[in-house]
Amino acid sequence: MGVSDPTVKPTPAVDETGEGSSRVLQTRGLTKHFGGLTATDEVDFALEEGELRCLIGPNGAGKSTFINLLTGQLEASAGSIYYDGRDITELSPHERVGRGISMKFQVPSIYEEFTVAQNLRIPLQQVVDADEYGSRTRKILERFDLLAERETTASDLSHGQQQRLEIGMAMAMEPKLMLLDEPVAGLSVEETADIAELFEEITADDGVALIVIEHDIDFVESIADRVTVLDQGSIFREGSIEEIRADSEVKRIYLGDDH
Ligand SMILES: Nc1ncnc2c1ncn2[C@@H]1O[C@H](COP(=O)(O)OP(=O)(O)OP(=O)(O)O)[C@@H](O)[C@H]1O
Repeated sequence: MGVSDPTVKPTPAVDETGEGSSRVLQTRGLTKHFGGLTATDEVDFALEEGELRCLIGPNGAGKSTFINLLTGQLEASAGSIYYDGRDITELSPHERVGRGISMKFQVPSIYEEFTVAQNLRIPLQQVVDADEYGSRTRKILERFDLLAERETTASDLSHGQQQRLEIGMAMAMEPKLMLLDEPVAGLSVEETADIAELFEEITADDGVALIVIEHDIDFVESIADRVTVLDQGSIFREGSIEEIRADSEVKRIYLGDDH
């Protein structure tokens, strides 16, 4: 019974994200095959409440595949995903969103022709009654520094404001875990610093755990509690940014001479 057989599920592990645990997410033996290619290879990954973890690794390391397994966009070939006290491996993407896993994609998912307030209404409709839209919208606008842009059409916002709106939309769902794919790509230095500050607030004040796929190692250094390095679908290293930066093997596979 080879471990590479995609039809074989490993022995179910004990859920370590249940009541009394500070762990929000735990994967066990999480595996994804695309035909003969193993994009995610028996990954055991754990995340604490309110933790900010950066996921780095060379192109094709399996970062996006891993995130898509967590959101349910991809179905696991083997292994389990435990989140907030239950096994969510078989849940649909929609059910996972309902349980507080939200995703911010690299490609903006705001509606450019809608106003800021109209955009916020889209996620709010899914979680609160209509009579609460006004107060909840205002709270999010204040929090994400978009109050003056309430009636602005999203296409007229700066890139940084659009990023904040998107994160605000994700936060409207009251997530416990937010997944972000290169959130500062294309942003200015000031906008990047704003986002880093927002992440700090979201994790520290709201206790939301973040997994951020990031190529910019300096940005990683400015935000991450811990870093996971993926390579060829497996966890290659895990540690503080200082440990990861000092690791010659990580340098060899990923960071290269220009970092
Ligand atoms: N839908 C798919 N069908 C077949 N192969 C896929 C699919 N999605 C990803 N792969 C392959 O799986 C491997 C991991 O890809 P993935 O996109 O997860 O890597 P990544 O670390 O996110 O890379 P990048 O940094 O370039 O975005 C790659 O070899 C890729 O070609």
